[in-house]
Amino acid sequence: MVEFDDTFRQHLRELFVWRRDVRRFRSDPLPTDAIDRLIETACLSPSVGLSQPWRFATVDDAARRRAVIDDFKACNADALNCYSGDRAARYATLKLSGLEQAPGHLAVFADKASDIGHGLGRATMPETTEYSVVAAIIAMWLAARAEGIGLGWVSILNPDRIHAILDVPQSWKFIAYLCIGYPEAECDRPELEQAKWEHRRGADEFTLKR
Ligand SMILES: Cc1cc2c(cc1C)N(C[C@H](O)[C@H](O)[C@H](O)COP(=O)(O)O)c1[nH]c(=O)[nH]c(=O)c1N2
Repeated sequence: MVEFDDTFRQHLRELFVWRRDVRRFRSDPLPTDAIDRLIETACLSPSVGLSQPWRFATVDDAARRRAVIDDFKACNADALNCYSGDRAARYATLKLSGLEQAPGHLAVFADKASDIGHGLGRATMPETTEYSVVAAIIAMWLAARAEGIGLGWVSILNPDRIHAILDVPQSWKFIAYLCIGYPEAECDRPELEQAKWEHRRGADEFTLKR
């Protein structure tokens, strides 16, 4: 039996505190097997009915990367238009993706048509397929940080466009586009907090006692 001691628990807590959404990457490349190892770790995640609905597409093709970046720019310009006044001015200063610098690009999908798991747990809550994929992404995020690799989640994208750019199977639903690389800096506070966009709140704000 594997036991985890206080030192491990302390380190695990530090891992949670120091995991960041990274948008600023150094240009040095990742080890060739880094993304494969992260995917392997992600596959250890819980999934509804053990369906393992996560699907990954590594994106190395320059033209596809360029198309994703163009889509981000268009979506981000639309997003800016949804704000006005001070909020718009602040939004315009935010860096919301590291797509241009990140050495690794990884798109993550949920396969809505897979028979793996035989439908267990999904009849009343089909969205548990997507929840399972998010669980895998979080595992990957933490595993990356544990080896000094930063990961940034980009959702300011048009899912249909991403689907077309990457030419993946129809049954794959787009969940996340991940930028992966070594971070320029480490911090124990979210970048959006440093930019005074929002601040992290404590658990008591989100908990009802019943
Ligand atoms: C589902 C989802 C989608 C996104 C994000 C996260 C998640 C969970 N985040 C990252 C988000 O801004 C970040 O997690 C919070 O600001 C908290 O910061 P830390 O992750 O603790 O550094 C994110 N960040 C960003 O710059 N551009 C984006 O498009 C997104 N999209």
